[in-house]
Amino acid sequence: MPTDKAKESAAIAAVDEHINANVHIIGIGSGSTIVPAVKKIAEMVKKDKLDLICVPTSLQARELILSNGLKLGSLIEYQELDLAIDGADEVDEQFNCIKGGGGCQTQEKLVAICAKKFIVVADEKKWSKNLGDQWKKGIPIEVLPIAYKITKKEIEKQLGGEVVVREGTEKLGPVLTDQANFILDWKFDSSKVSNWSDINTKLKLIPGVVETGLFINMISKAYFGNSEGKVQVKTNSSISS
Ligand SMILES: O=C(CO)[C@H](O)[C@H](O)COP(=O)(O)O
Repeated sequence: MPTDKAKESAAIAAVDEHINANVHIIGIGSGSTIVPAVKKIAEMVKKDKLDLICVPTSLQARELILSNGLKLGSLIEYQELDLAIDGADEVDEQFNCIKGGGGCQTQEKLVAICAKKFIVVADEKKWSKNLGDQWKKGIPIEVLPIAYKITKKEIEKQLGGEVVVREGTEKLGPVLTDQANFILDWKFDSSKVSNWSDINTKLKLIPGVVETGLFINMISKAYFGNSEGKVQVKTNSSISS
């Protein structure tokens, strides 16, 4: 599949550049693009005998670390990571990012905030001028189950648009996150947003919100692959590497 090739090329380029003997504790993201990244990390660890501990952002990431024979750590043991590598649903020209398409944004943000460098890998369709140009499924927001109706109403009242409770496909009812919370997807006219940080702050102040899928200017470097295997690297000059 062309998209698989695009994701794989981005993942391998990022791992090649960032994994070396000076890196000891890393965060491992969630999704499909992280899969070839972890495979490549495991090859390098074996070949170069690297001493590396991997901190997961989800149960999927945990299983990926273990099935590739890598050493597992956690945020309870490690709060300072050399880097974190993760996928994204969309990244804009200001290096703001939407995550949580797979429902893991809370742990992903915790890992990202602990990392000296937050590296994103994706196919080229995820790069856009303004968030929402490409990703039409809404901003993922993790909420406490007890609050989901109140939080949904409050987001719509304060910020407009429509909030949808994310439902399972193989199970009836809301999707549960790794923290056993619910996810709301907030759809609204994002074309008028000029300050995503402000939107994120407003969302976070609404009772019941655990975490949002808006990652504001956290990315140090982003790798976007295309179907021919070419990779574009975008460096965020506002974050020193
Ligand atoms: O944020 C995420 C999960 O919550 C993923 O990193 C994001 O959805 C990208 O996934 P993929 O690599 O499959 O495109």
